[in-house]
Amino acid sequence: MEELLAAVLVCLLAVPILGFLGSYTRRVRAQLAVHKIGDPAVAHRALIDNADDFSDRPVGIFPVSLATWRDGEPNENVTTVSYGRHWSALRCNLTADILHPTRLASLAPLQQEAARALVARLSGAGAEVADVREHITAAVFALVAQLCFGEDAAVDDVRAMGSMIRGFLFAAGELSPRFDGSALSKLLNWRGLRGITGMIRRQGELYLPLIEARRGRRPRLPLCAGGGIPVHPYVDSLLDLRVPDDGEGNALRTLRDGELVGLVLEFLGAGMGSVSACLEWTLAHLIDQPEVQDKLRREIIAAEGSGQSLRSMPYLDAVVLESLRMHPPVPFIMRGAHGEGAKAIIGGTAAVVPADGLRVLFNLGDIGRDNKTWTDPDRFRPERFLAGGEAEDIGPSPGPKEIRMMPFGAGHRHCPGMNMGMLNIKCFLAPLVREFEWAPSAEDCSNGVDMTEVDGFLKLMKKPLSACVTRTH
Ligand code: HEM
Repeated sequence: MEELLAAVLVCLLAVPILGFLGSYTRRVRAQLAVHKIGDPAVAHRALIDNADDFSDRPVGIFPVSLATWRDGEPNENVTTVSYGRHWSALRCNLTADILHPTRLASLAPLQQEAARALVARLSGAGAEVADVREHITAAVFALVAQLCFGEDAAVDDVRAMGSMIRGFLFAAGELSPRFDGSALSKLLNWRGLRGITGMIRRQGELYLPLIEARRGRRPRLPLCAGGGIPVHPYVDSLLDLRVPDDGEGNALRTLRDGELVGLVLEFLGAGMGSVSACLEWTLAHLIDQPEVQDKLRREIIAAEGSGQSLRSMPYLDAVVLESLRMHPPVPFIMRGAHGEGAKAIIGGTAAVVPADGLRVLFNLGDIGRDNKTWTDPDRFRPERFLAGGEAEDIGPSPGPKEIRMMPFGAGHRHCPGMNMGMLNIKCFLAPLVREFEWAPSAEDCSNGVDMTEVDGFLKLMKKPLSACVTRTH
């Protein structure tokens, strides 16, 4: 009799407990669910028409931001920080000086020097270059490190930082798809998270002495003042920056060491990774289509002969845009969506929207190859961006009326480094094509260049590009 009563009691208790657990799991699942958008029209409704609702980032999913927590303090950077006053302070600091469009012309001597070093490096590498990516990333990183630290970074430090950031981007890219920020995924991925935390700590050990060197430097000279508007290394602006204190009121404070490290890491990683990825993809297509390569070389030689700058080479622009359309270096962007408008667009089912918004993932590769908006989307055809082509009015960022490609994102959180990124790509690509003939490596001669993509933090060539490189003169 007692056993029967106990069984009945257990059943009576189990029903509400199981019911509660079931609804709790459904609620957490709905909150953690990722809503995927690959349709350009839906992306436009979200990011342009409802920009305010889609301007947050769901912080929990960034293993990187989790790993940068120190002593209970989140060490935010521009990418991870929630939309608001703190974000605005960090972003304005970046765009007011080093990334400001009026400053870009002043950077030309540094860019030309970095491109010359890459040409010299490739000239000494022999006819068959086994890993083009390796050479490109080293050269791009040297430039970006200079923009960040000024002349204080020694060559060995730059090399060490470059290889560490490559390792970091790879590890973060590996972990990100498996990581949803839940307690379970933290547990399952503790080893990967620990690895990333260690990498950030080691990077801090490299960056902080360089940051300190800039702090102590008086006067802090600009990077390049000759002729154009003086530009200061990014670190100088961070040392002078005041951000809102997290408490009430309008109090401001300087950045903590952990924040400085996170912001420097973001600048170096964003500046190197995407530009290098785009250069590698572009060279792969130029090897695959020698007629496009020849046409581009003719334009570069003619423009330079007549003293025109990189800004007036329409075919160079078209080649870079076509590469970015097909292989956006950042394959996905994540946004946290709030508000009824956002729910209506993504069809969200969560009753309670998490503080950092419902998770929405925009697939930039799908958007650039949408066959409703592009003819022959899988063909590399830069001519589509020339006058009279189907995309003659399309640039790197979407206009207000429609989205056809968005390699730099869209809306309030679009990439602030777009102008510098485009310029850096072109200032390396033009001399690489002018100085060298690019042909398939012996191995690719029979099979063609392998264009298989792999999506991690960046969209990279699965098989790093190798090439046969000969001087044109
Ligand atoms: C080819 C070069 C580049 C590409 C393709 C690229 C792409 C992107 C994309 C897709 C986003 C997300 C935008 C969104 O959510 O709508 C982004 C954000 C960002 N990028 Fe870039 N980027 C490039 C170069 C750079 C450079 C040179 C810098 C700075 C040195 C930079 C700094 C940033 C920052 C700070 C963010 C976060 C913006 C925010 O959340 O407010 N990027 N980038």
